[in-house]
Amino acid sequence: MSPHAVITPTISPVIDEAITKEFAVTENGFLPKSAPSKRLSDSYYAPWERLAYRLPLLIQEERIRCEVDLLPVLSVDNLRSEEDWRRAYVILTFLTHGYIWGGQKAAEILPPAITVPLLKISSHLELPPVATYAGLALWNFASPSSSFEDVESLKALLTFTGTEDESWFYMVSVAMECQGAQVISKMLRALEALRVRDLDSVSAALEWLPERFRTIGDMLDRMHERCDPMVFYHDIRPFLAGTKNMSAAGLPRGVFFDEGDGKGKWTELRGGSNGQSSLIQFFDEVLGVEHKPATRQSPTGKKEEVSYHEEVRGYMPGPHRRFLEHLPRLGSIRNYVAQIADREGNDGEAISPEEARLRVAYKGATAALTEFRNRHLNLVARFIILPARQGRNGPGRPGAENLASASSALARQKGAQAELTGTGGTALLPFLKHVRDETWRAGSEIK
Ligand code: HEM
Repeated sequence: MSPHAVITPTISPVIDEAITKEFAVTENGFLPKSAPSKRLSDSYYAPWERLAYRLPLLIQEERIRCEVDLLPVLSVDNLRSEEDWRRAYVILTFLTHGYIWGGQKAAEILPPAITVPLLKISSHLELPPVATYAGLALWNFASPSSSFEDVESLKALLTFTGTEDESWFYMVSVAMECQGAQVISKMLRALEALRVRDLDSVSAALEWLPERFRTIGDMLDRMHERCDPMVFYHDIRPFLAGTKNMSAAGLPRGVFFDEGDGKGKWTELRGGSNGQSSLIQFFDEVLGVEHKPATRQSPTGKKEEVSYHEEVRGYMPGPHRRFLEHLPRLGSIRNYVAQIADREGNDGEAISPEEARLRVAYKGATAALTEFRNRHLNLVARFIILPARQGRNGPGRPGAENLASASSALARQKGAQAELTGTGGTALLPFLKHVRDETWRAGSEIK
């Protein structure tokens, strides 16, 4: 192929049936087109549904492990639709985390009643066998209408704690994802406009982004309305923890997936995190924000080869991951803007008013995404850093060794210098600031 050939995009600029089929992107963005199933369609799965329904109570009474141990090993042959596969994944990953973290000490061995079907289901959905953002938020909500932007009317189908706080925590993400859907269609059209060099249309789309990022950030700021930081930190977050870098919480080797008949293996995986949202990575991708491995921040001190953002793509549903991987082939707004700046700066060429507008619009959009990340940083301070330093007051499951107790002990030992870790063991604040700064640099490095 000639190096000058224009690459023909294979993604249409409108979100149509073809995109939905290939990439599972719908008019609601990375959310499904209609609200997820509330029950598996075949009553064969009633034993799973019954446990899912009683999960908060079983955890509270520390009976979850013995109930799961009594489950039969069910086949996946009766899952009839994609909705069924997703619902089964949601149930089994909630049971998995309930089982691992629902006792005084973390459980190191997962029984075949979970592992055998879960390994098949996660392979079908191209997800790891662990709670992910897809299972916690994208496929875990009920809505009275077909628009999922109204956070007040959304409700989580499954929770660990049965609290409104936990439901709200997931539902804020659902509403944000739905608000972000418009960004996807608008920016796909902008990439198409770039391909045909319709610069004014690209600029108009970029000029619209700051307002949209603010709206999505406003939703983020509503987290505290119904989700109490102390409840989040001490009661909810421990259940989201993964099994990677979790020695301090009692899992030095991760978890053994016992498949029965002497089969099985030790597995270390990240926990569920909003960091696995494909939407935010879409924003980065479309604005050409690059994330490099943050080597300094590795909790074990080891050099990290893969960036967090690259790694968590493995925690997104396969079609969403492929959608993100496909985007660079549609063209790069950042490269185009950088070339304009180089022509003017290095070669002293005059640039056109359209090009000047595009450059300003691009820098404005990256500044707005930086601001969104600043708002997220504030949220992390309020929901993790402060509660970790304050320690626990009031009810809960005192004494249980989990991510919260391990992190709080660390925070109290080290005081203000503590490097608290995320659900996947990532050192929090340095990492999030590094990501925020990379976002800023995408725009500021362009003269
Ligand atoms: C109480 C609310 C929240 C808290 C405490 C929180 C906490 C965190 C933490 C600790 C990380 C570090 C990485 C990890 O542990 O996986 C992280 C990363 C991240 N979070 Fe959140 N988060 C919250 C809400 C959200 C929401 C609603 C979104 C958007 C859907 C979001 C998007 C992200 C993204 C994209 C990252 C990766 C870093 C980046 O690209 O900026 N977070 N968050």
